Amino acid sequence: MRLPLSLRGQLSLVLGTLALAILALVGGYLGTLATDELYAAQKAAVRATAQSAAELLATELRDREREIELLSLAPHLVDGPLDSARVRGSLDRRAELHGEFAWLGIADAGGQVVQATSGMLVGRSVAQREWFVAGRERTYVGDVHEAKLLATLLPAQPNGEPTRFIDFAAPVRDAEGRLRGVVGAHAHWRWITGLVEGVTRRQHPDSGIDALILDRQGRVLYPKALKAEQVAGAAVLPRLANGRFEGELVFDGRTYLAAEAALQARTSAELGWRIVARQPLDEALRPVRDLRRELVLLGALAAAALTLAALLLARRISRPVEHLARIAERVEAERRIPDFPAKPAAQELGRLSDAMRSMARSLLSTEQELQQANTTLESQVQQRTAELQAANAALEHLATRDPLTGLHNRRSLDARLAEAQALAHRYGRQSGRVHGLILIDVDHFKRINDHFGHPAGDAVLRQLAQLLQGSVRVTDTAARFGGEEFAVLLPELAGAPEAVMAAEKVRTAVEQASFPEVGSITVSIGVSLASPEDADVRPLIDRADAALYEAKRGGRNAVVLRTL
Ligand SMILES: Nc1nc2c(ncn2[C@@H]2O[C@H](COP(=O)(O)OP(=O)(O)OP(=O)(O)O)[C@@H](O)[C@H]2O)c(=O)[nH]1
Repeated sequence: MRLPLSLRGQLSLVLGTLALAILALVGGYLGTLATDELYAAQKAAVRATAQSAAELLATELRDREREIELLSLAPHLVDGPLDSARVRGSLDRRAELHGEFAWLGIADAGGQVVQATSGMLVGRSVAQREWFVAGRERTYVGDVHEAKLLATLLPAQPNGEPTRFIDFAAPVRDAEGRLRGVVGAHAHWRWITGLVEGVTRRQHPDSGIDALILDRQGRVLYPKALKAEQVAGAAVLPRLANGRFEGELVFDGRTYLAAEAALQARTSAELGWRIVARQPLDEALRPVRDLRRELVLLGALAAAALTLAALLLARRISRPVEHLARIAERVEAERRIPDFPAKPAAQELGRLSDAMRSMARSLLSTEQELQQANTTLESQVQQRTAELQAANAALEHLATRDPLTGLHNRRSLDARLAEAQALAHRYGRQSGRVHGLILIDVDHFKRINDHFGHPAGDAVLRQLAQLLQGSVRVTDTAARFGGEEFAVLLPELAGAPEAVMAAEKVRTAVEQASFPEVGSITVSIGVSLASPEDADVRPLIDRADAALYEAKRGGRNAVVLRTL
């Protein structure tokens, strides 16, 4: 049979399990809550990055457009010669001021470059270029394109990529509004990408967040690495009805958290770019992982602390109970009331302690009472037994003794005679021993009665009984046979002479004794020995009686033996 777990063990198990379950539930709940919060926060950060980058690009593009527009309205361009040194000087200053401009120039109304920074392309025709065609009519901002005429004149890109530009253009008109020429500017594409990178780096350093620039058709303009994927036909961004994507995307086999922001046009032309900020999902979820790890660590620490607290609590509860159990064992072993705890750890334990003390007192006092009652009962039983034995003895005496003389009565003699007869019947022949009977009769007793009175006769009979008892062996049975007649059973005789000798001893003792009431008396005695031929005790008695009769007839005061 399995022993039940100790109270301490059970308490520790229950409390420990409870603590762990609560920790797991609370930890799990908090973890889920925090995960959702963090995920939402990362998403918001990515969205904010996209929006910031889009906002910045819109602002910067508008500023550059304004710059070119203001230049086109400069008085020395409106009135003066377009190929003057002054025009060249103002173009160079702007190029120096805005390092993003790779080239600034002015073409005349026919499309021939008349002045430009560093004199580049002067004399060359740009009549077919989009910026010139559009710039004749209005302020213009053009989409990104690879450098054509300037590609060979400008230093190569440090990363080896082809030189790419964003074009700005504005018409130069005279006071009457007639077209004099077109101011054009090529801004480096890396200026745009630098702006976007600046936003991601500035806002989220070390977060893995970067940004993509997509054109109106959703093609990747930046970064270049993704353009290859675009060419392969993979969808970079799902097309959404509201034009705003936010969610998870896979780039090159890696999942990203991505958010899209459209470039809100502030320029005269709508470029239709979209900015997509993205962050690798594992980077985005790193705080979640860190938080979970901390939660697990904290949970483990809290579980350990709670389990320890549960153990201590269980010990605090079980120790007094064990103490009380030991006290109960001492009560049983020592049979006394030991000291109970003076200050119990709890109210219930105090009540238990009081109840146990009172129960122990009650038990011990009941036990003492029982012991006393037992002792009294034992002595009473002993007394009663003694009384009973005395009563039995008295009864036995009454049943077997003659009331006048105290000798065995006739019934007792008959019983002993029968017993001797039975023993003789069984062992007599082998043992060679034999029992005998002598009958004693007072001579002329009637006369004593008549002469001295019946009480005197009784006194004679009593004295005679004492004489008789004193003359025979203790193993002999002296009895009153009836009236003034006595008998003695002599067991284990060697033979008739021994019986006769015993009878003679009695006769002599009586003859020589003095009886105060009557003086001297004599007795006649008949002796007989048992015979194997005797069927019962009767023949033995008859023979003794016949011998007695013979002694009487022979003159009394004599012993006569009668054998078969
Ligand atoms: N005092 C007294 N007398 C008794 C008692 N029992 C018997 N007697 C008397 O004993 C006497 C016996 O007398 P008998 O049998 O005639 O014979 P005896 O006078 O003794 O003469 P023998 O036997 O022939 O010598 C009677 O008188 C009885 O009354 C007794 O218990 N007390």
